[in-house]
Amino acid sequence: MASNDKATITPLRLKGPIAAPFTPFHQNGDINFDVLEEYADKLAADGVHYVFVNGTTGEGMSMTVEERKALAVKWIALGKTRFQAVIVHVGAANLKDIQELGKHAEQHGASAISTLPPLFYKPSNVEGMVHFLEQVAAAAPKTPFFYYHNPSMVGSNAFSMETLVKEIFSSKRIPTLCGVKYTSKDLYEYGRCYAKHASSCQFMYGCDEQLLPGLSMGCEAFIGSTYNYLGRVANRIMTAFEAGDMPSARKEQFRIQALVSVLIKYGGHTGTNKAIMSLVGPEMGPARSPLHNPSPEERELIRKDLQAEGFFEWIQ
Ligand SMILES: CC(=O)N[C@@H]([C@@H](O)[C@H](O)[C@H](O)CO)[C@@H](O)CC(=O)C(=O)O
Repeated sequence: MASNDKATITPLRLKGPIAAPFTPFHQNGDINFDVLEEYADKLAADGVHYVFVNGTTGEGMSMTVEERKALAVKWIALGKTRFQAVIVHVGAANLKDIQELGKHAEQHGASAISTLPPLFYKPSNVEGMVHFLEQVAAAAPKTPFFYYHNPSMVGSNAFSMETLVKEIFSSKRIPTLCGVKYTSKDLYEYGRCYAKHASSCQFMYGCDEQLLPGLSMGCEAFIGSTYNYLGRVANRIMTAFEAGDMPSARKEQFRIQALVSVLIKYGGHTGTNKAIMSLVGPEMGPARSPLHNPSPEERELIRKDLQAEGFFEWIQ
């Protein structure tokens, strides 16, 4: 956990799978808080020791500030006896909301905060981005901070990640900065960043279908949607990789890839992913508009495809 003194803040170093929890909704679109305890118990039982809440998978961008605060408080409370860290994603459409969420997360004892880059108005150069991140981090001055790189959802910046990472880690202008959540398949770029800055930055990897290549490039902690139900598979990949047992590591990685193929076949993204989670339990309900939700008939086809792959055996 973070120290209470800005001058001596302890960087958060994580190891293993970090689930990006779905946000369960009732059919009327309200958050279903009632299933969260069972959900948290399931993650902990699968050896998932960290959560990253209100992110892409959690539909943070589809929720109001008040809903996000309520969820953060609930996950932090659940985490006290189950998780080693609860990271709260605070990225939003405007800086005021981001700062309000960051301050709130710190007040309620989040282990770390994280933000996406600006979603609509983009900084024209790296200085604009660093200034933005400084202001976000300053709202939670006692809490470790992670930059959230996710170009497939947010689009590209006017400068490379290598340039941004060099600027933010070399300049030390953001005292609480301790890492990057790196959700991109570009492992060349990941390697370029890691090679120069791994001693001061934790690069958490966010492409579950490429976890094993990510581990080979140095990642120790990895955040993903599929670790909500494949936490045991992810742990087995890490264990086999560390033991040098590449055939076993590959076998487990291919399972995640088979799962992701089913996810893509039925539309990809969170509506389909929630349907998969609901097969394992607890029920996640629908994703919020505009995301697609599979019909009951599609849900049955998803179940059959997963069964044919052996999914229900791997998750044990
Ligand atoms: C773009 C995206 O949503 N990526 C997912 C992955 O877990 C992704 O679902 C998985 O690799 C399958 O493609 C995570 O990185 C997202 C995440 O951690 C989050 O919810 O913030």
